[in-house]
Amino acid sequence: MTSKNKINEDLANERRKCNFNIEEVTYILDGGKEKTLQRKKIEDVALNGGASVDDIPEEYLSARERYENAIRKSCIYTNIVKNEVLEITGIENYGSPVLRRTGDAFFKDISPFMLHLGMFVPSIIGQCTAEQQATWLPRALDMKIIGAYAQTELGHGTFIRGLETTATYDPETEEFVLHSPTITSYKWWAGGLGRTANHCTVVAQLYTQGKCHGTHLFIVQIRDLETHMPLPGVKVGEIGPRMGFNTADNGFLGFNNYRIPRMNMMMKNAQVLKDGTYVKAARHGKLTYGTMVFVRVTLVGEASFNLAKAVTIAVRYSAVRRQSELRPGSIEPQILDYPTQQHKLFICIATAHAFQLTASWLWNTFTAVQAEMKKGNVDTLPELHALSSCLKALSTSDATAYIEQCRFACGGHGYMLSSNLPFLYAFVVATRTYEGDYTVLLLQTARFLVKAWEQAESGKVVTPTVAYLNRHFTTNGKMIWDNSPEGIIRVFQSVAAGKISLCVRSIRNRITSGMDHEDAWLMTTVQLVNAAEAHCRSVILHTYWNEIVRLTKHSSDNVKTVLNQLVMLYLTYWALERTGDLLRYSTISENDIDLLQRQYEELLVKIRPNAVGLVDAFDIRDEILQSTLGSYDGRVYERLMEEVQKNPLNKEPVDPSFHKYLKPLMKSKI
Ligand SMILES: CCCCC/C=C\C/C=C\C/C=C\CC/C=C/C(=O)SCCNC(=O)CCNC(=O)[C@H](O)C(C)(C)COP(=O)(O)OP(=O)(O)OC[C@H]1O[C@@H](n2cnc3c(N)ncnc32)[C@H](O)[C@@H]1OP(=O)(O)O
Ligand SMILES: Cc1cc2nc3c(=O)[nH]c(=O)nc-3n(C[C@H](O)[C@H](O)[C@H](O)COP(=O)(O)OP(=O)(O)OC[C@H]3O[C@@H](n4cnc5c(N)ncnc54)[C@H](O)[C@@H]3O)c2cc1C
Repeated sequence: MTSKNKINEDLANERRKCNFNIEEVTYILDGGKEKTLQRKKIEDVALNGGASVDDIPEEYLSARERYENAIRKSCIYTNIVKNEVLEITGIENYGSPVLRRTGDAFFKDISPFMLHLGMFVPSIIGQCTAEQQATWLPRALDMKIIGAYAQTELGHGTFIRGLETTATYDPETEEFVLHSPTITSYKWWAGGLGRTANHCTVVAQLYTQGKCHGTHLFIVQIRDLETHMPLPGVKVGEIGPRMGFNTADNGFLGFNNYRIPRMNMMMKNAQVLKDGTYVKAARHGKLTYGTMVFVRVTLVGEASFNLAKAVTIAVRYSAVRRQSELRPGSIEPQILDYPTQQHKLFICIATAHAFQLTASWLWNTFTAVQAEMKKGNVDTLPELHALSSCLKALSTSDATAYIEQCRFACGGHGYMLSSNLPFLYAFVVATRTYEGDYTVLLLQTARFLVKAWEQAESGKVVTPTVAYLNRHFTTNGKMIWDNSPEGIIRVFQSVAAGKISLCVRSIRNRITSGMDHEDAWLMTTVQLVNAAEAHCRSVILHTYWNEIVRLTKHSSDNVKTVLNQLVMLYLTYWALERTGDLLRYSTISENDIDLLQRQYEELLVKIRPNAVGLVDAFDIRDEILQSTLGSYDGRVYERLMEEVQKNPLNKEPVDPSFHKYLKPLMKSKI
């Protein structure tokens, strides 16, 4: 074995200690053995040519070079996908999470094509008629046209109804005239729009026959396909440096009475006829928001995957890193042996599991709702919107906090870009804002919860995710504390019910004392966000536990044990985090809290020997991790030194600035 492929001895020891079958856990996380094998096959095809094709790491490049390099790699990857991977997966899997995951081997930051695949293509699939899909989809999937999703404007992101771009129908020419009437109406932020896209989905206020019908979606060509020049009437460019997303060429876009054919309005849910007659969406007023719901659903899996990457890096590093001494003269322990380090990291492993299983469950819910909607039934859409909103908000917010915790857990080296942790953080922190800000989305869930509360109060049976509200009206007093998983989940549901109940009371009291409904709601929004968070927490705890029970039914004993330890850690961790709520809404005592704390500390000890095995079970290839600290072989210090060799600043022993500036300064007299 050469030193290049030698496994660090501490890491090798950890793997010898691991007492469960790692592959079995990988299969569970991937959704079955077949899916794991398929993923591995795709990764082999996509990555064995050597994915990270950067001679100089992208962080050393200028903005121009970085963008060009990102385009170069996007094209290499797209060709691999088109020519080799789709033969295995089928074209329908173009946007699958596996391809998204494999793509991370090519980019530390983000591909300028991400929004094409992540939102432009889904908006064609979700918002176009079959005829329109036949026109646009094959060209988009074949990258003959490259698109972006231009919804947000300088003046409005959250409040979609406030968007100012107009699309006015002209029956004479059977065209829409797109216009940006103000500076604040300029599109701002759309990924891939600044330099890459030649088409985009534009969200604009639709006017026809002198009437505004609210926001609708349009497919708009913005650049010439041969020259890539912006078309006359289109003003487009890049918005400038930002925190992360620096290879995504986020752009701005304005229109000056720019004409597009009538058939470029995405007409699955509402139409404008040739004569200008508006045909309203028959089924539900918010179906044009469908692409956002789809992306929110996928973002829960994104949160899980990125957290899995961060904790893989931090746990492997913590097994290799030794620091301090417990007793004078004793060997320095691996930092993973510190309970405080375990406290930082094991919750991240459990959370990645919780989010992965919740993401799969949410995806199944999403596809079931889609199937119902195809039959014309939109009754389950409000629950999906409430669920996808709060799960997107919480998963991205928790993942952000825990990725940062993983970085802290790596001490100074966690700040090195080559650890990949700063990139992961910058990528994930944006997910808390885009596709619906954290607070705004929780308030959407709160609307649903208050309505569900009112239904339960009037004796109606409510939908499964809020069924605990029916129980709330049949039990008296605080929920009896019970330290079993089911008991903890019940208490969390009582906390949610209690908080929603307080919100309803506050709103009613405020209305009674003279406020109108809008002000009463506004004044209660701090509590409403809190209640929606509590509801979502209970959904995650419930789903995680249920899924582990279901998925480990036929597992080997040791796998069952370690996955149970993790889910218990998760439940106990959150019970301890929320002792205030538990004291308020359940009969938990001081003594019960002491027992919970002891249980938590014992779980850390039990999980410790399997920690490296657990992160190995995420099965994230080194090319995808792209981390000096987290590679499978644990050659942390060697990789940090190897990376230093790539630093252009080290190319010459003396920097030209010495002669230009430093030396004159040193020679100058005071
Ligand atoms: C290789 C493969 C690639 C895969 C890639 C994998 C993963 C990532 C993929 C892509 C992501 C990558 C990068 C993404 C970059 C970012 C993109 C963006 O950010 S795009 C812009 C996103 N913008 C937003 O999310 C805006 C947020 N705002 C809103 O959603 C709405 O304005 C808001 C806040 C919901 C309010 O809307 P409004 O029309 O004012 O509604 P009301 O509040 O008045 O509510 C009225 C009723 O409508 C219900 N409602 C609202 N939204 C929905 C919905 N979506 N569905 C169903 N129902 C909805 C609402 O609950 C009210 O109902 P009730 O009256 O209470 O019954
Ligand atoms: C990296 C990145 C990529 C993006 N990519 C795209 C893209 O491809 N396409 C696209 O169209 N957009 C994109 N966006 C825009 C993104 O969707 C919006 O920034 C996001 O939806 C938040 O909207 P906003 O910027 O208007 O925030 P604001 O709504 O102005 O939020 C500012 C503050 O006000 C609060 N607030 C706002 N409204 C309310 C309310 N009703 N109640 C209580 N509090 C409120 C928020 O909680 C927040 O604290 C991207 C953004 C980022 C950061």
